[in-house]
Amino acid sequence: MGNSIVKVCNLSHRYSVQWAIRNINFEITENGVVGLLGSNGAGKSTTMNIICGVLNQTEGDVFINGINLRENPVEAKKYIGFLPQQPPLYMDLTVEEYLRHSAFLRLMPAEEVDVAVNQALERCSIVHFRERLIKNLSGGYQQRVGIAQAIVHNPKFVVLDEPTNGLDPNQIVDIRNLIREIAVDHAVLLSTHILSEVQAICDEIKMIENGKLVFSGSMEEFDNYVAPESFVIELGNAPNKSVLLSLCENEGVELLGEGRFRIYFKEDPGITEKYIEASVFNAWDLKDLIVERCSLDEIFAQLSGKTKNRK
Ligand SMILES: Nc1ncnc2c1ncn2[C@@H]1O[C@H](COP(=O)(O)OP(=O)(O)OP(=O)(O)O)[C@@H](O)[C@H]1O
Repeated sequence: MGNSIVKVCNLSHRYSVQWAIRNINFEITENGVVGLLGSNGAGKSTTMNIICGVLNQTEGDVFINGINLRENPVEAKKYIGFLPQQPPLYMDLTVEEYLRHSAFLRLMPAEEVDVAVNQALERCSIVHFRERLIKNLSGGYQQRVGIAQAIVHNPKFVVLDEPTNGLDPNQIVDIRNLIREIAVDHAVLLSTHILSEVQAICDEIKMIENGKLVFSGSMEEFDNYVAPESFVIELGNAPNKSVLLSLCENEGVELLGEGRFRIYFKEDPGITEKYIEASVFNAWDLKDLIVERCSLDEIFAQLSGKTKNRK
């Protein structure tokens, strides 16, 4: 595991009487993409706004590169790049003017601005648009300019709030590729509602529900969060359903079509091997066996407490 760039300790916030987030703790390391998931009103924006220094928390601490954000916000914010849901673009500026202005707002030393702006233009593949007014760019390129302003000061930590919202499928692919490139040497925190996006670009997941952190782990751990409870087997020379049911402590066998069965089971790591062995031993002519995993939507629903059980 790499060094920690962001450390969130016992973070709680209430807007009036009700707590929006409560006792959130996590760390983000120096590169890769962390997806921040949660239903509407779960507390994602509250958490992101606090981490970016836009909102002051009621309780707890946030450290950016070891600096306490509340005690030393100007210094800590030098390490943060933020693309809010609505990119803060000045439509009547050219791309270059806008990026220079962004570098100035980030308190970059004047002698470093030229190089920084050129690097951001190159990284986001918008060099050829440097003199174009932002209002004359397509939505996908405006989004690239939004990302360029978030990285122009080369921050260690980049926060992107729904960066592919409203883009067409080709632009979405381009922006996802760009995010992956940025994540090679930056820590990226990405908020999105699109689970396929999480699967496509995130290395880690943090999920907030009702103001609490309900999941924190790798994409693979998220994928395996719910153990499989069924598999489908196809046999060319299938025995009677009751024979399949008697093989082990199954929950049930469902006939799906000729020679195709869905077998439900409770935790049993060796169950598929038992069926493969029995197929060979009894010459059942095994054609296919597929373990049925939960979809990301189902895992999301379980973690957000919308379903207690998939069956
Ligand atoms: N300015 C505010 N004043 C009062 N309550 C607020 C304010 N902003 C958010 N809340 C409440 O705090 C809770 C968390 O909201 P938040 O916007 O952080 O959720 P979210 O996960 O970002 O939701 P969404 O995905 O819909 O943007 C919700 O109950 C919301 O109604």
